[in-house]
Amino acid sequence: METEGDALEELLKIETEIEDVQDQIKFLLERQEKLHERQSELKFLLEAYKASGTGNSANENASRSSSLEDWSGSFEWDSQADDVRLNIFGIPSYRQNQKEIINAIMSGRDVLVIMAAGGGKSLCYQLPAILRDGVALVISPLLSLIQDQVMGLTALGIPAYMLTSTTSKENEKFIYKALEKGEGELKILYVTPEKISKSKRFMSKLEKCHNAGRLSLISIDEAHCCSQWGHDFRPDYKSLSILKTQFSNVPVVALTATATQKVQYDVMEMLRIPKCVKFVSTVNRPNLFYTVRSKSSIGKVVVDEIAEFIQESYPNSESGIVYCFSRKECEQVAAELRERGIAADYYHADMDVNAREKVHMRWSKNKLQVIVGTVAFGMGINKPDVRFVIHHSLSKSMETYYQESGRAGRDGLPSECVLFYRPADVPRQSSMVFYENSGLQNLYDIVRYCQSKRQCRRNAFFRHFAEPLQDCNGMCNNCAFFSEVREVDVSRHAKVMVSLLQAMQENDQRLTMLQLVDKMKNKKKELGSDIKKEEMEQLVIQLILDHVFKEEFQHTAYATNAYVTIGPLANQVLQDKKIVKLEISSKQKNKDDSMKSANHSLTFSGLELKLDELREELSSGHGGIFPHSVLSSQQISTISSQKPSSAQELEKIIGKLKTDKYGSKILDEIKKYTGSEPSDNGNEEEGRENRASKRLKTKKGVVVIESSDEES
Ligand SMILES: Nc1ncnc2c1ncn2[C@@H]1O[C@H](COP(=O)(O)OP(=O)(O)OP(=O)(O)O)[C@@H](O)[C@H]1O
Ligand SMILES: [Mg+2]
Repeated sequence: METEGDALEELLKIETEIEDVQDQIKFLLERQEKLHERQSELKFLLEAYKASGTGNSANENASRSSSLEDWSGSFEWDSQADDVRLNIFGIPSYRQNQKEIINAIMSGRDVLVIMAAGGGKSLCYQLPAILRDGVALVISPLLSLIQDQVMGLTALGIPAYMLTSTTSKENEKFIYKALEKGEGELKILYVTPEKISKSKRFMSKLEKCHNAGRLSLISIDEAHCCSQWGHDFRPDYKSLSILKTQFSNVPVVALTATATQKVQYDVMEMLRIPKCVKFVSTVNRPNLFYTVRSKSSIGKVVVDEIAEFIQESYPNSESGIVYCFSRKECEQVAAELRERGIAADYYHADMDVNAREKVHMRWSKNKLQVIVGTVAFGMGINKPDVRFVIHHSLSKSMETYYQESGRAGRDGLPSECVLFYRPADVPRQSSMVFYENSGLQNLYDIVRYCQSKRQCRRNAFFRHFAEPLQDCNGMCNNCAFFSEVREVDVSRHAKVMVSLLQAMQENDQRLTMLQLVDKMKNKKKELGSDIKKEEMEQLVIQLILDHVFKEEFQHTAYATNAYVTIGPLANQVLQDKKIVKLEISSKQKNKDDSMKSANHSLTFSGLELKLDELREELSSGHGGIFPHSVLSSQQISTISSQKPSSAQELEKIIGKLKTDKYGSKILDEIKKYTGSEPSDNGNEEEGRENRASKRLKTKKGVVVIESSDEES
């Protein structure tokens, strides 16, 4: 006969089992959703393969136009476009897709451009803006971005203006007159989306401009801001749908660096450009070297390593960014870097706008080497020669990391992205993102990236953005170095850990990750072989990624705590149905530093240094424009390797406009340098890229940096 006690016991058991089943269902549903997402991405990818008819050439597919029209052929404006490109912009050749995009816009088509950060999207609309009659309207989300662009264009002698809260009455009058009556010279007008959504006056002037046939094109920069699914939704972008409705015959160009399929469709729908020609370039940034370094638990050691890295690799004050998790950490790290002799300052959302702008400006003008920022230091960073982006702790998703690290090397020259990872940073992030839609899933994706000591880091991006894999060319620490990684079976440790956590939970006790690792210390005897504390932390995270554990969160008055609890697949470990493996480096990580053994970026030397100084001097002499607006790093590199001796030769590199403006000083500098140069030092004077590739011969002997995307 069953007693009441028996029944109660069985009921409890069943209830626990139901909970367990529910957990498993939840996990399986989440998994199903992810698989569906990946399934549709892969289907899309296969269609793209089919459409291009080439089978499996990754490069061709990674750079595709949705239309069968040929935009790379000859057009009537070719020679005029080439002239403006070289002689005004000082750009010797087009990069991938630029020519085609320009041709599509010039043909009057609506265009959607997906091109990686620094790919050269601005030229795609600025050049047609100059070639077409009338005024081009550019919508851009941030004042600072607009200011940078207008300043750069003005330095090139292009009549560009902005209509924002900072515009003087005088300029406003000029702009309105130009729109309404076609008086005065105005080719490119920048506004923020609020102007379209909120200013009736502006819209009526624009209409007059259009009615007189003087609105040449509409460009919408950072177009992902249209979509709620994008990473930076701006409600004012919604109102931009009015533009195509009102000015249906004016070509609309939407540009962004990243957009998933979903976001692309959203943008096309919002902007009412369903028949646009779509140009999708690869997300690959072949000039970026990706590294994940294990992070010490001692704060000072981490800053020491960052400082050492910066001082050893970038002795000429080359620009960089250090991203930190919190505002407080930002201030602290900036102060500690300063103590170590690095010109660093912080940037976060708690500062007032002026203070932030001041820091940003000092950095843009190379008066400050490093900005230590939170995520608030984001869109709007236009500096092309950022040589390194260091993450003091991990980002919240692969997408965010791609964006943030992608601020390095926008000029196409070799640059480095270093992420300092330690498992204990995971709960800090997870307690911030767990309430966001897919927040934990997104975080765990980047945690997988960090935990992996074998997989190509670049491939992780291709997978994430559903793009065919491309060769890494040894440009990540996992591909470049033979690190001695052992895959160790830690199933026994996992089992002990699961039992321990289960026992605690049965006693209604909760454990954080660090508490759990601490408790494992007492189990040393039981385990026999020992694994280190850091590896134990790594194991907890691995078990969370494998759904053996899961994270749960509890709010207190001061913070949100993340606890580790039993997950849906815990029983599999207990029943020996799941093998748990851990990748363990056999070398001491701190000493193994890949970065000390080879430099993956480059620094100026010889004549380059002289030209770098000259551009600083010229920039302050020309109304305080940015040094990179005088000469880009790439131009400095080419000039140093070719050493032009006449204005004609220099013109071929930097175009007529810059030669007229700065040519004589540049040529003087070259003369001075070559005069003082010992005759056998030709080797030192190879172009930066040559030296870079040489330096980039890493332990596996793999070399890098393709410039194949440059069409000559
Ligand atoms: N064909 C080219 N050859 C050499 N340099 C180029 C070329 N096209 C553009 N650039 C340079 O590349 C840098 C980045 O260009 P741009 O600002 O247009 O990038 P972007 O695609 O808009 O990037 P982001 O998404 O970060 O805004 C600029 O310094 C620009 O002058
Ligand atoms: Mg841009």
